[in-house]
Amino acid sequence: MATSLKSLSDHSSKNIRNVSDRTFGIIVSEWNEEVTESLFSGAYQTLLDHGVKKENIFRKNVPGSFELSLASQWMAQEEGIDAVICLGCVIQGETKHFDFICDAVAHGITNVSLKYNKPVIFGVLTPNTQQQALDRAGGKHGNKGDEAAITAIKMLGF
Ligand SMILES: Nc1c(NC[C@H](O)[C@H](O)[C@H](O)CO)[nH]c(=O)[nH]c1=O
Ligand SMILES: CC(=O)[C@@H](O)COP(=O)(O)O
Repeated sequence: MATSLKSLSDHSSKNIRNVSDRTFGIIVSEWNEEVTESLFSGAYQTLLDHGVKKENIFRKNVPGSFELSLASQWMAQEEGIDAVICLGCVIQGETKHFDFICDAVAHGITNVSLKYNKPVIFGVLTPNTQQQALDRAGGKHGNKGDEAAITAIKMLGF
């Protein structure tokens, strides 16, 4: 479903279990930080709103979204981490670089989740424009950080 038809911040309460004793890693890409900081704020507050303790949320930064895969592996291998949320924003430029990054990070994050048998959430925006990104990072289409946090919580209730 196109995001324009559904707010990223709307979600059902299905499969939301008590996560007050669970731990979450959040990895934030520094590229397009105006957007990614909004994604982090959304994810962080959503976790708190669902009972996650501040001391059980561990944040790490990476230079760009391409580095999310390796960083998520470093986090997922930690026994004390139950789920990893990856946040980034890759904006289409003039070349095919966008395609390579998006493809690499989508596959990379998926591989980490399967390797470590843990939720590793793809909270990466892949817009054509800065405005599309802002619309999905606390704007008119909600916040993908909210969506990523809810997804992590729901997967832990699987
Ligand atoms: N153009 C964007 C990038 N580019 C940087 C890469 O993610 C990576 O850090 C670099 O290729 C070195 O490995 N990253 C984003 O997250 N968003 C962009 O729009
Ligand atoms: C997604 C990117 O790396 C992009 O911002 C780079 O821009 P360009 O494709 O114009 O070099």
